[in-house]
Amino acid sequence: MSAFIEQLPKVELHLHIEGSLEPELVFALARRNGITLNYADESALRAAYDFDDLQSFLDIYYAGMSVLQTEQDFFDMTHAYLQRAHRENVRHTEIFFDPQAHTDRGVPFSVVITGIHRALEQARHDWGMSSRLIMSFLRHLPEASAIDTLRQAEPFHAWLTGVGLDSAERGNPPEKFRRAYALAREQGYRLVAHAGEEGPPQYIRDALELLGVERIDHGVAAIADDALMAELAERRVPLTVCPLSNLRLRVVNAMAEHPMQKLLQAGLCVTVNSDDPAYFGGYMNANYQALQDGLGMSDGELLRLAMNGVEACWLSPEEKTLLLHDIQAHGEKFGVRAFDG
Ligand SMILES: Nc1ncnc2[nH]cnc12
Ligand SMILES: [Zn+2]
Repeated sequence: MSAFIEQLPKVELHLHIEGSLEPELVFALARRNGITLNYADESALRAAYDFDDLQSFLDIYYAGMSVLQTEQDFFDMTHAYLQRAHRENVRHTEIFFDPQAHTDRGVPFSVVITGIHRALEQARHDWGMSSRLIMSFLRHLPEASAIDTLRQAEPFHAWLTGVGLDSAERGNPPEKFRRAYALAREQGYRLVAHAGEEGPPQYIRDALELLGVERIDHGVAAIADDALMAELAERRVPLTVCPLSNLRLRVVNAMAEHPMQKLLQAGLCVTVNSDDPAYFGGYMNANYQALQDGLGMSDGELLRLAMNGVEACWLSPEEKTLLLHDIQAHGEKFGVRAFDG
């Protein structure tokens, strides 16, 4: 692992906290909660992480999170991710959780969010690590369920910054969630959505125009649409790209074919993120390293990707200035200038 990448101050903007659940913790929580799993041990579970596409991942992802039952379980999962991120010099993180995947199993919204929130506060206190929390609607479920989730979130509004949209993209276009997003906007939430992961470039346009999102999660399908690329570059719409996720879910056939470098060089505000690191073979450093190894991206390009993370995040302007300063100082220490077109 390159020292430049390890020491680079990083921002993570696309992380599903349930996707940080490592097999060891799945088994520990199963034991604690008296649950029998369909896998003999941790290595048998890890061996099942061989995906053909998004749906084959989602099936295992939703099964894995069934071990999460108590507030302490949600705390332990979130704490484990934050500890790992802190070790990798992630300074700020904006994390998703999937409330419907838990409330549909009978785990109350309050249990889920209280455990996650407590871990975020502890990381802020212990390590000065800042964070935002985004609740994500499952797009394979009806819009009415998303609207009901918004209602359940009302008592916890102060702990939530934004809403997102994830799960099976194809066949569940942004327009299905127009009303839910309009309500979320009225309630003061910031808006993002997964679009253009497996779905077409039109879903990226629709997420922007019909839902009014300010960031696109993934968005790599834009590479096939020159007019959309020009618009995203012109408006500096951030894309939270997840290289190892795209490789493991076969959005790309090889890292050498990943569009990240082309998107950056076309002037888009692309950022590096880990999506579901326990399932896709790596956290933030591994994603940066994969871009360097697979695409030959320079340290200057990686520096710009980290700066884009700051531009795209939801910290205050003052906090952003401080973090950008740290990233620039890191570049100077290594004699690296940020890629600039
Ligand atoms: N990469 C991804 N795409 C869609 N939904 C998800 N839920 C967790 N990870 C996801
Ligand atoms: Zn995602």
